[in-house]
Amino acid sequence: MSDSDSVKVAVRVRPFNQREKAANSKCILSMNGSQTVITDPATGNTKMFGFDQSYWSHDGFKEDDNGIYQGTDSSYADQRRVFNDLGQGVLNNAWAGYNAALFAYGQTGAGKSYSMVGYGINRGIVPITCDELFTAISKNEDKERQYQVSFSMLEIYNEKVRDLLSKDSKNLTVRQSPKQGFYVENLKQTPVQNYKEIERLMDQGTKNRTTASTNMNATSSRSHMVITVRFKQVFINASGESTTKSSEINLVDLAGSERASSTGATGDRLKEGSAINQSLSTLGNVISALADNSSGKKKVMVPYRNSVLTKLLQNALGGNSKTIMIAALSPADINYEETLSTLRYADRAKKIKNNAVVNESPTDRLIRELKEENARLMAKLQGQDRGGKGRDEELERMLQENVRQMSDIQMTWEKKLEEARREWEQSQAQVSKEDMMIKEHPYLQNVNEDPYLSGVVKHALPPGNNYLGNSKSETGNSIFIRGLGILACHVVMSNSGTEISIEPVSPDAKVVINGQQIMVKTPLQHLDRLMLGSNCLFLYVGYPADRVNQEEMKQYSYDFFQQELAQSQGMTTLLGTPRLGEGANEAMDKLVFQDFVQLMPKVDEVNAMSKDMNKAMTFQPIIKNLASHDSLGNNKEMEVEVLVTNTLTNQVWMWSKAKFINRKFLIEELYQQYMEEGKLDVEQVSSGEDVLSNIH
Ligand SMILES: Nc1ncnc2c1ncn2[C@@H]1O[C@H](COP(=O)(O)OP(=O)(O)OP(=O)(O)O)[C@@H](O)[C@H]1O
Repeated sequence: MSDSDSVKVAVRVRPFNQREKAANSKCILSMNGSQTVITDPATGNTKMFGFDQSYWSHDGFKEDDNGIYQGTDSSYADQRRVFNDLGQGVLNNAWAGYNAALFAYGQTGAGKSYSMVGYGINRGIVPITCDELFTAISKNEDKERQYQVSFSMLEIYNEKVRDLLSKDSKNLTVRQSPKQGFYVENLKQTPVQNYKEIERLMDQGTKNRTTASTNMNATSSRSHMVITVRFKQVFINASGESTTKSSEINLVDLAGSERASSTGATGDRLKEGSAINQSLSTLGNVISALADNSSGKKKVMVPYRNSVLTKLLQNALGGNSKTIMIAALSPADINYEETLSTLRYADRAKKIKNNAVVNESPTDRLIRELKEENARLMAKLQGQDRGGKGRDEELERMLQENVRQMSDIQMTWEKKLEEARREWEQSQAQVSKEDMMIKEHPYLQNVNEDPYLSGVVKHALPPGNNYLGNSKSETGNSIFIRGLGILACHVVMSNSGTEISIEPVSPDAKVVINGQQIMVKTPLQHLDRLMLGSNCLFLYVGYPADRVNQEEMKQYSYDFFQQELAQSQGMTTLLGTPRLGEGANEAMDKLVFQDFVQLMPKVDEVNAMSKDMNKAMTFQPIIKNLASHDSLGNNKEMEVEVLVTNTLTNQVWMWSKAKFINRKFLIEELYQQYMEEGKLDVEQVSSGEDVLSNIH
């Protein structure tokens, strides 16, 4: 059975965030039924788009006593409504044996994770879908049917694939097989029996993602996360023959889209070469090609092979899958260009036609086909042996994969569950031990730029000396943290049983408390903010007796940390204290302040990378006046820029904010290569690709 249908597209607008509120942002979006209208704040011109769904989640709601966002107005779309419209369809398709895919697109902070995974009790589509799947399974009393659900979670960063459920941080390889298409070799697929197990796996994956992002000095918003739920129904007839109906559900939280569009406006051509961007820009090209093909305008080649993401999503885009895209939108005028580009992207995606088929076949046939394939591969390899040319590695690998699949089908589901249970018990024991330590002792809690990854990693500080550093081999280290500027042994945190102090282990170990760098042993207070090295942020949570008010902790977000750091660098005096009634001017000050606050940690990171790679380059954020002061002395127009200095030649350059962000991607890539290989690629450097040497 085959079913040709278009990709379903929904858009959703979120509330203003703190930054947008502080800048007195105006809402530039309105929705009416399935239509979305965007207004250009500069001209007042409007553009209208029609989608399968337009979700208004900007206002018209309140937080109830349990923390659930409840609509106070019927126009408000809550998490349940989004699930009912989109997630339920995914589930229905999975039951029918179709592959399904749902991916979230949009600029960083536009609400992709909120819609896909959700925050706390406001669960998003992925958890609700998984929960509902098991609820439906438990209600189904058909004795002739066996259900098999497995779960995998991976991350694509810089064209490399990492298994988020594996302790091993090795990169995995994407392979292609004639039957399966593209797949990730050795990706862990954990069998699951209930929703709780999925929840635990998602927690584990999120924790791994958080640690990996600081280790690689990469913000999670630059990576794509792919969750795959495989749902198999095995029907056994009266004579004992079985038929398998299977569905692969891909749930994809894409990297922030701004890298693919707006910063390109600076004409910084180096940007295009960045691998960090490759998957997302190829996704755009694949969508455009598919849209052109299905509109019959022209026939073009679809460039699936140009990126890891599009290889893995080949089925979801124009193939055997029922696919939904949700585009997350920021309501704020300052994001007009980005939001318009997201709407255009979503508009193109609507045109893609898929051809989903029910994946159903007798289990015996699956095994017979694999056996036939096995015999064919063996014969080929033997032919090569006889020819004396040596075995083709690719053929050999295909044979191994074939054997693996065969044993996977033949291994009973009970045995797979048993294996998974053993692993679960082991990790559960570890989790309980960590939870106990956190309950009894003071601890450090991570703070991440991506709110979804904040508060995920916790390090307990039991009585005695706790050494923290980036080297596992340093015998003294009990807490292992990696990140820019973290030394092999960085600090010692001493817990006397009633008091905790922190002390840098060497003068090079950067330790900042509540915005102030410290050089000597300093006592810590409950909820102090710590920055270790250039970008490792932690909230210190004191002894159990200090933790009376759990709500207090919420205010110490990433933005809070950065504002505190900016203020300690004299930012408020730099801008002047806004006076009441200044209106637009006050908002302008705030906007520049926000820009500065956003840029500052990024500049710190680039400085640290430059230092590590022994580059004589320093970077400094500055505020540039574009126009003179008015008669009252108010700053009329200001902009944040980055001053770049070559400390050997004393040459200086000014980079715009967009140019700096562009270049930072490339510097990160260079740094990652440096960290992995311990050196820089000489060819790349001499060909002028090295952005730190080739500055202009
Ligand atoms: N519909 C919504 N209702 C209420 N709050 C929302 C909504 N959508 C997003 N938010 C809030 O906006 C912030 C940013 O959202 P989110 O983390 O989902 O963005 P993102 O697009 O996933 O960003 P990133 O690319 O960094 O992962 C979060 O604090 C989230 O709670």
